[in-house]
Amino acid sequence: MPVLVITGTGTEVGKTVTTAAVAAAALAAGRSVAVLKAAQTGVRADERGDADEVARLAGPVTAAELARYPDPLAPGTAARRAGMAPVHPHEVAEAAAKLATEHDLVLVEGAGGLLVRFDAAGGTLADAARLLNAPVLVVASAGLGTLNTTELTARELGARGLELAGVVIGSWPGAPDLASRCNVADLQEVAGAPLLGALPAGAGALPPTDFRAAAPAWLAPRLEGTWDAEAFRIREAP
Ligand SMILES: Nc1ncnc2c1ncn2[C@@H]1O[C@H](COP(=O)(O)OP(=O)(O)OP(=O)(O)O)[C@@H](O)[C@H]1O
Ligand SMILES: C[C@H](N)[C@H](N)CCCCCC(=O)O
Ligand SMILES: [Mg+2]
Repeated sequence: MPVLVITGTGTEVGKTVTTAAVAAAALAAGRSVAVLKAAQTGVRADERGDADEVARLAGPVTAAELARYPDPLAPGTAARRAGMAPVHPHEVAEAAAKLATEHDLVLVEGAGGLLVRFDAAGGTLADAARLLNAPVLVVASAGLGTLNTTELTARELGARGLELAGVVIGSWPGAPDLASRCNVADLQEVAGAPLLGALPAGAGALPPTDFRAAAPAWLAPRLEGTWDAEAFRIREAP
């Protein structure tokens, strides 16, 4: 199934801009793309959610989100506080699988990091990835502190038998410090997976046409300017 699950080492690490970059690269290569935000928290009904933000930056994708809760919290907590139904992992998997019958690529963005809870039973994005048997892309921050959270995430994926497609640095500073420069090598070492790209800081603020033009190169060298599902371990539809 041509599904890629996009998680991060935490919240605010650049998952949404990375999802948009992957979508833009795939669109540029002529693929149809759907983006599924499993559960959106901290956004009002009249505000743009992450899936809408991906569409704004990347271009014509199908943007879907399964639920929206007002509190800027983990989805399970936000659902409980709002007295609303939570999103269960099987619902994420079913929605992604349906989108996969209609698109060449489906990108599923979680909320926060891998083990953030979606429901009272403790269901997570990792459970949805398991149900989908989909590879997982981990978005990491660039600087000091990222090695620990990246390795923890990679180990949890491994313990669950999930495939870690690789790591993308969500926001690469204009003047990278020593830790960031060392992390280019060390992130791959601790993740046991390739560094698939780095998005420049401020990428999300670029005009969409500039974002789309530049996105494939940010995912270099694996993409070499062209969308390559294999580099992301995506099993394309037969
Ligand atoms: N390369 C980048 N360019 C511009 N903004 C970035 C970049 N990387 C991260 N950001 C900023 O980080 C935030 C988005 O990060 P991300 O999508 O990972 O987390 P989130 O949306 O806050 O959390 P979640 O998706 O878990 O709800 C935004 O505030 C965005 O402006
Ligand atoms: C509100 C925020 N932007 C995300 N939607 C939710 C992040 C939940 C993180 C929970 C945690 O790990 O402590
Ligand atoms: Mg996001």
